[in-house]
Amino acid sequence: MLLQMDSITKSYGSVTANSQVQFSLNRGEIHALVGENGAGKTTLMRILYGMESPTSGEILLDGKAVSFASPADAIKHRIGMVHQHFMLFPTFTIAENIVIGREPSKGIGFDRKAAAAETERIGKLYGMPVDPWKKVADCSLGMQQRVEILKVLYQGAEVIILDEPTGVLTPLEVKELLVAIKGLAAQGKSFVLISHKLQEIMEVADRVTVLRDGKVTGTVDAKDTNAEDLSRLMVGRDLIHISRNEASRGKKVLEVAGLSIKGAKTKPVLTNISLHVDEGEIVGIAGISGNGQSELIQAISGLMKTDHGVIKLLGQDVTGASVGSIRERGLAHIPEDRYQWGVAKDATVTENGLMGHTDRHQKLGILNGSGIRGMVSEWVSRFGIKTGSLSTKAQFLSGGNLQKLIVARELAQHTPFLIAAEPTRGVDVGAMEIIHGELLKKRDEKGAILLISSELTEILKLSDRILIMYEGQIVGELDAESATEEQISLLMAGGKAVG
Ligand SMILES: Nc1ncnc2c1ncn2[C@@H]1O[C@H](COP(=O)(O)OP(=O)(O)OP(=O)(O)O)[C@@H](O)[C@H]1O
Repeated sequence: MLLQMDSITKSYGSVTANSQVQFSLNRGEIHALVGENGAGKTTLMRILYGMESPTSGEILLDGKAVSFASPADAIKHRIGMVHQHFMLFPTFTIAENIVIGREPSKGIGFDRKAAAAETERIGKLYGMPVDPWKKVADCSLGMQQRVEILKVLYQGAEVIILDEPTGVLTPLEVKELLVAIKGLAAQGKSFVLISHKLQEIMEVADRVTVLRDGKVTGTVDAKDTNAEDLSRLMVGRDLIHISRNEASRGKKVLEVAGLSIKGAKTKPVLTNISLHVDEGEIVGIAGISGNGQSELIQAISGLMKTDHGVIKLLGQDVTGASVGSIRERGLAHIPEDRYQWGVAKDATVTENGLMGHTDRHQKLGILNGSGIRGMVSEWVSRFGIKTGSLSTKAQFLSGGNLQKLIVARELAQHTPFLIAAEPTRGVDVGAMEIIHGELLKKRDEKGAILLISSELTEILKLSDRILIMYEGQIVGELDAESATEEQISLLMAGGKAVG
C-alpha cells in the first residue's frame, strides 16, 4: 500500500468535517471519493495536501508516518492536487505555467526554450500533448485542465488528487481526460478522484470510498458496485425521480433581437442573437463553454454592454439598463461563477440569503431579523444545505452547499424570469434532483427560465426548447422532445443541423 490515512478526524468548532476516516491508496490505483455535499471529501484531501492539519489521526506514506505543514511539503512527498478552480496565470504560456517555481535557467535568466522543450517532452510522455507556446487565456477549459495535471506531474507527483475534474469539461474533453488518467495509472501514478459523476467513476475507478457526514460508510471495489448502489450509500435513501408536466406556455417574458457584441478581439463575441423565453417555458442553451454563453447572460442581466440589438423584459426595453433596474423589473440570476458573482464570502449564510430580499424584510429601514432567519432556515431544510449555523461565513460552506444557497435565494425571488447558469455545478445527486424539481416547479407556475448548462443530460431533462451556441451565434434550435445528445453535440462542435 502506497498511502494510508488512518483514523483522520477534523473538527472546526462544533462541525466535524471528518470523523475517524480510514482511506488508502495503492500504487497505480484510481480511488474515487464520493459523498453528498458537505460530507467531508475536500477536507480530507486538503489534509492530504497539507492545506489543513488533522485534529487527530495520521498519514502513512510507504508505511512511514508523515505530516505536511503546507502544500509545498506535500509536493516534496510527491503528492499533488488539482483544484476545482484552476489556478493558472492566463497571460502566461502553457510552458511558463507548468514550470513556474522550478524554472529551467540559462545563466541568470529564465530559459524559455528549455521550458518549452521540457513541457513538450512531459506532454508526450504522459499522453497529454500540449502546445507549450500557447497562452493559457487562449486555451479551452479541457486544455487548462491538462496543463494543471502536467504541472503537478512536472513537480514530480506520484499521487494526484483531482477535485471534481470534469465539472466544466465538454463530453469529449471528459472522455479524453478519463483516457489520460487511465494511461497515467497504468504507468504507476495513483489518483484520488473526487466526483459527483457516478457514471464516470464507474468507468475509471478501481475502488470507491463513500463518505457521509464525515464518516466512511463503505469502501468497495468498483467492479462490485453500480451507480444506484453508490448513490444509496451516499444519500442513505433511494433517489426521487422527478417527472415533467406538459408545458403550458403564455406570453413572451424575454425577447432578444439582433444582439451583437463586437469585443476586443478580431472575432465578434456575439453575432445577431435573437431568442425568446415565454411564460411556463425552460429554454436551454447548449454549447461548449467559451462560445458566447457567458457574454449572452451578462448582456441580458446588464453586466455587459452591447453594440447592437434590443433586449426586452416583459415587453419593456431594458437594453443598456443597470443590473439593479433589470432585477427590479423581474430578473433573478443563478450565476455561472458562484465565487465571482454569487456570494460575499466573508458574509454569513443569512446575510448572503438576504441579498435581493431586503425590501420584503424591512419596515422604516429596520430589518426584521426573525423573518429573515425564518426564510433562510426554510431554504436550509428544503434544499438540505449543510451549514454549522445560519451565522457561519459563506466561505466555510462546502462548494455544493454554497451553490444550493444561491439557487434557493434566487428562486425565492419569485421573479417572472430566471437565468439559471450551471445551476447544479458541484452539487450531489440528491441535491441535483431537488434543484431540478424546483426549476420545473417554477416553470409549471408560469415562470420563464433561460438555462445554460454544460451538462447535456441536464439540458435534455429540463428544457422545452434547446438552442445551440457556437462561436457567438445560435446555430440551431431543437425541440427537446425529439432532440438527441448526438444531434446537440454535432451542432455544439460547429457541425450543421441535419433534417
Ligand atoms: N474552514 C472551515 N470552517 C468551518 N467549517 C468548515 C470549514 N471547511 C469545511 N467546513 C465544513 O466541513 C464540512 C465538510 O466540507 P467539505 O468541503 O469537506 O465537503 P465536501 O464533501 O467536499 O462537499 P462538496 O461536495 O460540496 O464539495 C462542511 O459542513 C463544511 O461546511
